[in-house]
Amino acid sequence: MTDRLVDARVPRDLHTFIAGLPKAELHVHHVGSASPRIVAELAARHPDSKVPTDPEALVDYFTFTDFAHFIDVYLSVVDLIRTPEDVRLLTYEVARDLARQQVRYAEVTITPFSSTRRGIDESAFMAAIEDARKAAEAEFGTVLRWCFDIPGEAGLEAAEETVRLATDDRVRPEGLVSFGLGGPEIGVPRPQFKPYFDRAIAAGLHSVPHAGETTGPETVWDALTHLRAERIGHGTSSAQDPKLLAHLAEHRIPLEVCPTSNIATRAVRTIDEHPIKEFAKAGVIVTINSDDPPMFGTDLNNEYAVAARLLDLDERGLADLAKNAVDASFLDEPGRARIAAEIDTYTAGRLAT
Ligand SMILES: O=C(O)c1cccc(C(=O)CC[C@H]2O[C@@H](n3cnc4c(=O)[nH]cnc43)[C@H](O)[C@@H]2O)c1
Ligand SMILES: [Zn+2]
Repeated sequence: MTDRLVDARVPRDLHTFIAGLPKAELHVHHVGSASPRIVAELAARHPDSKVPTDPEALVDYFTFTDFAHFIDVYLSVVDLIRTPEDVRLLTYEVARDLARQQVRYAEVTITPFSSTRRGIDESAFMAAIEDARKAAEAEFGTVLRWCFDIPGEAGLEAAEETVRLATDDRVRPEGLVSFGLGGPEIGVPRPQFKPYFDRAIAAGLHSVPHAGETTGPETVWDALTHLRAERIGHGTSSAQDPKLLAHLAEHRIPLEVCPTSNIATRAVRTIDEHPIKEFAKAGVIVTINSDDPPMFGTDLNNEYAVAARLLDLDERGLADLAKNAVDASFLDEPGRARIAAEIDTYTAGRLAT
């Protein structure tokens, strides 16, 4: 835990509890998880890039005026990933950062279209992520699974390429469990992606689109109705629609809440105005996630600390929050039971001291 990430309004012993709590991360982007050290290393490998090589300068570079600016910067980091070795390095280091935070299981959102369109061979790309996934499980004990997302703004060509890579048995990676939709929402209606989600779902993948991050609750309804969403990425604007909150609660559709991300992209004005409390009050299943942690100056532990403050949680409340993510994950039942038991044992041990 770096001091920069310690919220002084949360008691230090709660930070310590969170740091050791076994966790699952359900909403974290592959490229968006590149640590300043990895971004600097990739920028040094590819010196024609405009991305700073100095980790200190990255703090300014990762300060966003709005969501569109965030996506511009995000794509400049995507441009640094040019070879299968870059992909392998990034993936392995992302797993190491997750393992350090006691993340036992993570579903990492990958945008394969962005890499294949930049010339990385698709088989080499899949081999690189799979090699890193297996190494991470063996060396760190962190289980990784993949969500392939369509970068919606890149259009139906991107949707077609993404669903092909996700469903063709000759290329789809073993670790793939879900299918998503990311990027800007404004001007990118969700219903147009229905045929691609239908194909992904028919191939056994779970539907987890972003919705209601930068547009209103109607986008969340579209994701539920047309894309058959099983979880919603962000879903922030759901708070504006009581019927939607009731629907999410009744149908047990979890929200992948990423509080600091919403502030960094200016989707929500201040952290105290974040609607997480309204979600919890309405009985919606809340999971806590980090989205693009180094770009937003956060990590998963800090997101749990933010949630503890906003939801007024003690150790048991935090353990329940961690179990929400385990239950909402696409890990098999024995795997979910194992992590849930680990959370219980850890919590009982900490409360007994
Ligand atoms: O790769 C391209 O060439 C390309 C062309 C046009 C548009 C795009 C994108 O819009 C890529 C978006 C990219 O952003 C990722 N991401 C990361 N964090 C978030 C988030 O909080 N909300 C939405 N999207 C996010 C997403 O996974 C895409 O990879 C790309
Ligand atoms: Zn996201």
